Amino acid sequence: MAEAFAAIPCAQLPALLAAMPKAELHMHIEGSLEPEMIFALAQRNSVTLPYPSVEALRAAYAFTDLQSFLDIYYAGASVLLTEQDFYDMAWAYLQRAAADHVVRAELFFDPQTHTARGVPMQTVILGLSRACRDAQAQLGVSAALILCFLRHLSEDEALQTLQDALPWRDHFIGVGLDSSEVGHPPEKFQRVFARARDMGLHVVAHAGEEAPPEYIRQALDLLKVQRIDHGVQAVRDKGLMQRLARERMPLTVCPLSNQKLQVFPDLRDHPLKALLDAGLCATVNSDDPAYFGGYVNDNLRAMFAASNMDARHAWQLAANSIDASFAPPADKAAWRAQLDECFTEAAAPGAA
Ligand SMILES: Nc1ncnc2[nH]cnc12
Ligand SMILES: [Zn+2]
Repeated sequence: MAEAFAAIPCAQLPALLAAMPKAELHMHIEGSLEPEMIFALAQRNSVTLPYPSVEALRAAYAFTDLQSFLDIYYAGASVLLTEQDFYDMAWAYLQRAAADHVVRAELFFDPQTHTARGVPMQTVILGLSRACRDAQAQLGVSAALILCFLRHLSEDEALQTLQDALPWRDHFIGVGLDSSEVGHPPEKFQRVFARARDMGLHVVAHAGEEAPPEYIRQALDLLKVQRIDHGVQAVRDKGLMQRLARERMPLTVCPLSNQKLQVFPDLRDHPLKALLDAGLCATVNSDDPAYFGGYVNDNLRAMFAASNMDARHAWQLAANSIDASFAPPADKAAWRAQLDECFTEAAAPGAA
């Protein structure tokens, strides 16, 4: 691929970023609820919102940190009541993903946000799962679910949530850890992650979004995760950077999220290029696209506009995302071949 990279002019990069096949590995499906859909579902379900209009809600999306976002995000999710609501939300996202040439989407969902309001686990999982099935059949997008534990709640509650989800074990492929990070270190969840691993579930965790590199080390050593979600605070620890590169541990980085939550308020200061150049398996993702100003291609476009990354970085990001996914190996091989074809064609149009 080396000659192909050199032959691709910078002007062609935006089109290539949009068209290249990619996996999205870090997106919270509740974070894909656009304000218009929040209002439509509120009306359908007779839920009263603390905002008078779509515009007023959107105007409240001025976040100072992770917690200021989470408060609004959990309020937005309160309109989800029926299986059809969960289906509609996921289907809307999956259509957007298909338009962005996402070939594989691994969707986080937060069951505790819903069961605490009296929505049955079955309603949540079956609605989301049906949308994933339809995405494969109708959009050609491979989609899977990852059940996240809310880290501001106790480990006992996480254990109970895993237990409650077991009748639908075949509908999700793994577990994750999200919500308020600082003060809720990975070590708090060692038993529930051990149980999930014993069940053959994949394991991932948010670590090093706002909290120090020690949280990333704990996620690796105590939770034995297969991917780190965010992980950007690793740039503060040279030894950890070397370890993440050596172990090819995937980091699911979310640039617009980091910008909106003031982790890196200016994308020109974002460490994505540094992570890639240091040999880390970084990927680009949207986190909560309805809240942070864009879907996965918007994240790629913004990041490349703010840095001097080139075609090699673009290819590497897409290749990393496919390699780091939990899709079957045969699917991953097919997508990697499509990716190389895409770049070869960009370098020498019509030559293939
Ligand atoms: N960026 C984020 N960090 C932690 N928890 C989340 N839940 C939704 N988005 C999140
Ligand atoms: Zn996240």
